[in-house]
Amino acid sequence: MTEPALRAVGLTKRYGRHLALSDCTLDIPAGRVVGLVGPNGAGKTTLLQLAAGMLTPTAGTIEVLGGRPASGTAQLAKVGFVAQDTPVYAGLSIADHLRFGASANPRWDQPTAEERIAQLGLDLRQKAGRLSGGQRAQLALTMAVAKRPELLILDEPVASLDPVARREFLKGLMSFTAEHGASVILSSHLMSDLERVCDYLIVLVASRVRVAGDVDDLLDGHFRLTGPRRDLDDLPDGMEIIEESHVERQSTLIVRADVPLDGTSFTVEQLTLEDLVLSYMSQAMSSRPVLEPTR
Ligand SMILES: Nc1ncnc2c1ncn2[C@@H]1O[C@H](COP(=O)(O)OP(=O)(O)OP(=O)(O)O)[C@@H](O)[C@H]1O
Repeated sequence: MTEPALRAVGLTKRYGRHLALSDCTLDIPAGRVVGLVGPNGAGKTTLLQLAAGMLTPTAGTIEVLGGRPASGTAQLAKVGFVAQDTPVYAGLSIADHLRFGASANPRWDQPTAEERIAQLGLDLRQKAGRLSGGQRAQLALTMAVAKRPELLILDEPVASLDPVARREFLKGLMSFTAEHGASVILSSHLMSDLERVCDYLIVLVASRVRVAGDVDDLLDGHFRLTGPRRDLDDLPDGMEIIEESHVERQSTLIVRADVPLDGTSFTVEQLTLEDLVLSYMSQAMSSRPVLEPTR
């Protein structure tokens, strides 16, 4: 049986009294492209760094491809990670980076690495410290992909890329997963990109997982209801109201429902993925930083 790409149970990370990630339970199947979304400060980087083994949990457990993150050479070789600030070695050339990658990674794919660098129009002799922010991100991504990981973890990988580079990168990501059956977890604020490439979604709000699942299942289970305010009490039980707004006589609800919604006086519409995410994220507007109670 294939191990899940990531399994977390009660995963919690606290900085002092500040909860960066709270009681996170996830079971992400392998072979998926997973989008991680949420407002600034929601805990996305924290979750990704826990998965990459760069942070240790305060409580709970996390397994990646069946192993403890960064728990040994074999585990490290299976996971590629690109941090938000895409660190590179400023004094080393691009060729030095690729040589380093080859020596550190048993499954290193030099032809792919060189081909990518050439496609980007970069010179192998160029020092990484002289690259633009977007070019540095491309080098870091090239290193991560050439490692041929089973799981690629990318923290806002496309944020500094221009639109064409972004499209090309996302295309490359999809063919990488298709060819190698690899899993990808990527965080982004760009919903249109996530809509294009992700088949699994996690929404983190105020340090908690608000919703996670297969994109198609999420779209099949969320609706916008519009109808007379006076009929709100007639709506079926078994719905979770994610967001609601009311004008004098009319109500609009975003709901999660696994019960039939026909037979009500409300108009029922499907949501786009962006609407769905925004309705969960709008709950964060009223939330404050999560502090543990003082004892
Ligand atoms: N080293 C740290 N020390 C103290 N607090 C931290 C530290 N790192 C993160 N935090 C806090 O933990 C919370 C989650 O941060 P995190 O970077 O995981 O959020 P994020 O969802 O990635 O945000 P963004 O979208 O802005 O990148 C934030 O409130 C942040 O201020």
